Amino acid sequence: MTQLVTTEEMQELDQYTMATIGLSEEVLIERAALAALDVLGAGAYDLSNVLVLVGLGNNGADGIALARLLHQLHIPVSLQFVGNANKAKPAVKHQLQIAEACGVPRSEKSDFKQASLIIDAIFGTGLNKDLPEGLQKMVKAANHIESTVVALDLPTGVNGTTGQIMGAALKAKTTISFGFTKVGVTKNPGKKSAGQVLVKEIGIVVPDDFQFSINKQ
Ligand SMILES: NC(=O)C1=CN([C@@H]2O[C@H](COP(=O)(O)OP(=O)(O)OC[C@H]3O[C@@H](n4cnc5c(N)ncnc54)[C@H](O)[C@@H]3O)[C@@H](O)[C@H]2O)[C@H](O)CC1
Ligand SMILES: [K+]
Repeated sequence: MTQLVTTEEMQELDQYTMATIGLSEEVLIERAALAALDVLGAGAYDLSNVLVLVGLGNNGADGIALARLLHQLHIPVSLQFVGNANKAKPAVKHQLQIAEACGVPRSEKSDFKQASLIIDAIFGTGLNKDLPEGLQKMVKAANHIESTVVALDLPTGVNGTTGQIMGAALKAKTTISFGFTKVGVTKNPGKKSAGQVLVKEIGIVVPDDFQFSINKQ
């Protein structure tokens, strides 16, 4: 039986876990990155040249932490910011400092064709409007060359609650959902962009009196 959540519910559980239970944001980011590493390490992906695309929010923080873990395992990986890194959230800047201290290679404008695998850590549950024009173009170009994409938490461009495409959506082979599957990847058109959806436990705590709006499937 699978419990599905809306993005609002996921954010509520995220906040409860951090503010009430006391698990820090950093711990959740690290556990999300380790959970993603676990999936990538299972042998189904070509890790010969991994490109991690990161956004400015905590989805990006998960991606930067994952890039660091891959680098420390001597897997060829590079990190490309999508958006102005100076505007990134503190948690993202902190992960970037750690990644730079560990020597994780950065790329400015990567050739997606050269990547054996693209990690989508641009947007997750925080997506709240259509993707910026420039990003929509990049997403459509990446979809056109059929790169293998693994999405962290949600495929960028998919609304995690409605399943609607917010301008454009990166087509993933696999989506790794942290905590719970977001209902948006079970509804078309979002479902088509998600590929195989895996759920990974990262320590999210659900209050006893929490009322999920979606019954277990
Ligand atoms: N669920 C969990 O247990 C955990 C979730 N984590 C990861 O955090 C993201 C959610 O992070 P958040 O910072 O809230 O949002 P995003 O990273 O998805 O978005 C970044 C940021 O971008 C802004 N934004 C939204 N829409 C647009 C747009 N169309 N154009 C430009 N900018 C936009 C908005 O300000 C967002 O804040 C979740 O998915 C997980 O990957 C934790 O790291 C681990 C635990
Ligand atoms: K993502």
